[in-house]
Amino acid sequence: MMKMSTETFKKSVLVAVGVIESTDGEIFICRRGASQHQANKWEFPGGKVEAGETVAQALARELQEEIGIRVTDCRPFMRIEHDYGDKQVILDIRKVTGFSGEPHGLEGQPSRWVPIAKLHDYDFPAANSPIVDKLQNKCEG
Ligand SMILES: Nc1nc2c([nH]c(=O)n2[C@H]2C[C@H](O)[C@@H](COP(=O)(O)OP(=O)(O)OP(=O)(O)O)O2)c(=O)[nH]1
Ligand SMILES: [Mg+2]
Repeated sequence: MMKMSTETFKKSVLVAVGVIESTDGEIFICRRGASQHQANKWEFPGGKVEAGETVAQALARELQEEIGIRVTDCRPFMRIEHDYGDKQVILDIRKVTGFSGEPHGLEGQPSRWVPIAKLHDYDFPAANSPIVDKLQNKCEG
């Protein structure tokens, strides 16, 4: 019989992630805090989906709380499952295609607009590689 450790049933955290693109093709990124999981890495803003929320609702709430924008339109971009060992995440990434307000770090986090071609200069969590790849391929194609 197969031996299963409790690790096998480690619970995943569902995370709503927003790729926000400006009209001139730049992407808005933030830096995670020193005491957060994946500390000091750059990220696309977002956060955990709470009980009773849809991913779209969670994304709208997180982007309001973290960077002060109101999402008016978003569409599915990709979904990534990643096991960090200490934490297993499911990133549900949405392309934010409409928003009002000007994004800025409301929680003291550094943030900036970055051209798609320069995204690889930033240290993102390991799970994010396929996001950057997809954005850059689309750019070239
Ligand atoms: N927001 C975001 N999270 C990411 C990205 N890539 C990645 O692996 N993650 C991981 C890091 C965390 O384990 C998890 C997101 O959780 P979080 O800590 O930001 O959640 P939250 O905003 O609800 O924050 P908190 O209340 O727990 O502080 O997803 C990304 O690009 N953006
Ligand atoms: Mg967050």
